[in-house]
Amino acid sequence: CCCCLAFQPPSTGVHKHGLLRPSSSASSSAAGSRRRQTGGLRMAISRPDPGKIMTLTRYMLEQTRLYPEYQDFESLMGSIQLACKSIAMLVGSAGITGLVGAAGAVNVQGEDQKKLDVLSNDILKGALQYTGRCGVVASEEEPHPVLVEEAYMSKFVTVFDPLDGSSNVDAGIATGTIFGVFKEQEECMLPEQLDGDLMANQCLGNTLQPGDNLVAAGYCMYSSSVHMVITFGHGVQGFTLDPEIGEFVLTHPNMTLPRRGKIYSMNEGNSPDWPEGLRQYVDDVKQGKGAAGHKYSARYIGSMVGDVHRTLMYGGVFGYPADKKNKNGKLRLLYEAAPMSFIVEQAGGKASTGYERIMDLHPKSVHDRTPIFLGSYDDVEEIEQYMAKHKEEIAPHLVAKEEQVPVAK
Ligand SMILES: O=P(O)(O)OC[C@H]1O[C@](O)(COP(=O)(O)O)[C@@H](O)[C@@H]1O
Repeated sequence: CCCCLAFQPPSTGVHKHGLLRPSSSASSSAAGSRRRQTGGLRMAISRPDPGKIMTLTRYMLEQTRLYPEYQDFESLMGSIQLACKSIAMLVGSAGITGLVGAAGAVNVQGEDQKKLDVLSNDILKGALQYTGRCGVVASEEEPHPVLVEEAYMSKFVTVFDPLDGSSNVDAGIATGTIFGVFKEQEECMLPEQLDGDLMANQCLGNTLQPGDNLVAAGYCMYSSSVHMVITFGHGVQGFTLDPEIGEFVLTHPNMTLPRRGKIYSMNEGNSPDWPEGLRQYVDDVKQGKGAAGHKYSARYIGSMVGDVHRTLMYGGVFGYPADKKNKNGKLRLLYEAAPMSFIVEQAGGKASTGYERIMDLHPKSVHDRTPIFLGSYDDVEEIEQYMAKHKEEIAPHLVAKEEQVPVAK
């Protein structure tokens, strides 16, 4: 490359960007000003050999050779990545194309829908319908699960949050798409106390499955770079969208979480309403009085995808607890908490309500909410220990369950 002092051809198909090398040549004067900006270092940018890079499409082909059951995922992932590329383009140019702001409608959660919420939802629905493999889709932006007519070989139920963190999108802050894939079940896994409507429709009821039934999950983060992180139950792979070739390239193979981190990520503005145990945990780790013995720093973007991605990369814990205001927390079990918990567990981390494993929870309705803490295993475990000391305060239903005594209404 014209400015590169050295070129390192990728051997594994995984590309390492940005060799740094001090420059001593005459051009340093021109670089001089850059020197001031870059501290005298010249950045070498080397592009991968297109014949050798591992794109998401190639990765799916290769996985299908290794695991024949992946065959069905290929078209699904093909459509999901196309949808995410389209959404990335729309989000990235929203300020220019006038796609910022509200759509003038309210979704089933009572939230004002952004134009990009509605568009992303339509793009994903359209893309999944195209696969012919997806019989039912459920979305944050749809009141009920949607039956997909064109599913001639329907095998899957796909649940998604088309544009998570959309309250941040107009400010250009990280947002993302979260998705989870379940196999269609012969028998509806509906808890008997559901109302007649849903009971009447077996296949729609197929949507209400516990996280443990997920066969695939992922998110696509729209930020300074676009990242797609996925799992099929064999570890976690991270891809970066290369805008030059329009392909997701494998840049973070086999992502794993450290046992402990140095970051906690929660909306501390809600801390007055938090359970005592959690307040104590945050106070202690801030001062380095937690089990790790080192001080933790706070980071909070306010977009689950952004906060979870950083947690996956650097370790630590992200959480949205239940509190006196939000008895069940804010985040939705089916298309936010469960898919993210599958990814985190596959990366060696832990995901919990503070008392129970997220992946064990059976949703009773599509938009059920749940408290959630996820991230480095020992950090989440430590929060559970702090919360256990004050279980009666926030989770009387759990105490009751253990003591088999009815909860006073
Ligand atoms: O502003 P708060 O209360 O901290 O909530 C932030 C959380 O809400 C969300 O924005 C909810 O997601 P949606 O934008 O998909 O409704 C999460 O991404 C984020 O973690």
